[in-house]
Amino acid sequence: MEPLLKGTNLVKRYGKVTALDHCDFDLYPGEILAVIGDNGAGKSTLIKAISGAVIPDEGEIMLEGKPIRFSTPIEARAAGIETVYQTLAMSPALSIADNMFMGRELRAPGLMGSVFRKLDRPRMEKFAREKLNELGLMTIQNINQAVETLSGGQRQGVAVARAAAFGSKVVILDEPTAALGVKESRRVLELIRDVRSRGIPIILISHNMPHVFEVADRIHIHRLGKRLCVIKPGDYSMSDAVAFMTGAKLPEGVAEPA
Ligand SMILES: Nc1ncnc2c1ncn2[C@@H]1O[C@H](COP(=O)(O)OP(=O)(O)OP(=O)(O)O)[C@@H](O)[C@H]1O
Repeated sequence: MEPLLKGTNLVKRYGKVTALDHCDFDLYPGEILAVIGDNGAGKSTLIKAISGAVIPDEGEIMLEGKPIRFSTPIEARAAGIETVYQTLAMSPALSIADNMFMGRELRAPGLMGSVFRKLDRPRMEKFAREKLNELGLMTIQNINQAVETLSGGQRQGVAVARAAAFGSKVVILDEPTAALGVKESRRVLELIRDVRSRGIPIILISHNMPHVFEVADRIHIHRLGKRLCVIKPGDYSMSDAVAFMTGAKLPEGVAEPA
């Protein structure tokens, strides 16, 4: 099987810091790929390069076999790659429905330029309700409720639902359970599985090893700006994975990166 998304030799430098150091990456259709690594290993930079938030200095990214070069996250979104960043990027005072559509509101038909046309609220609310229902977010009663009145888990749910609704090719989640309690984390992990069951692959960045080992199909271990190896959760223990990412130990047959 060909990877859906493939990065080769990606380099990103910030002054003297090399955040990505000839990094390779691949994501296969319908899989949950976890990306783990120590603080500062370059995980966020990798997903930013994939989602158009940073432009790599070198290397190539292919989506469905075609090279892509995003200059902005908007271009990545238009190509079907949706990202939920650690900072959720929601407008707390706006409703759930409005947050679902941020930047791509549906407008009533008309002759004027789109920004002058009235928002089509009933259609947006219907769509938002359908998407949240599809993902089993039945706890959210009122689609017009302001996001600031939701719990952390519900907010995260809305962000994941938004990404799942619009991410037609790839959904990227950066630490989606970091700030959540046990119950809320469970819900987000279920959402991740729901997205996969709809055939959409997910890239999950997380420091939470139990969560990673619970949901990931494959684990990309990132170290010193590059991919050290990819493991399957069934083949290694969590403490092995931590030892690999900190450099305490290397998987058999893998050399320390030059
Ligand atoms: N905008 C920036 N300007 C300068 N240096 C940066 C910038 N973004 C990242 N870096 C540096 O690049 C390196 C990789 O950072 P990155 O955020 O990608 O790591 P990470 O693996 O996601 O870390 P964490 O797990 O702590 O979030 C770090 O040394 C970081 O300080």
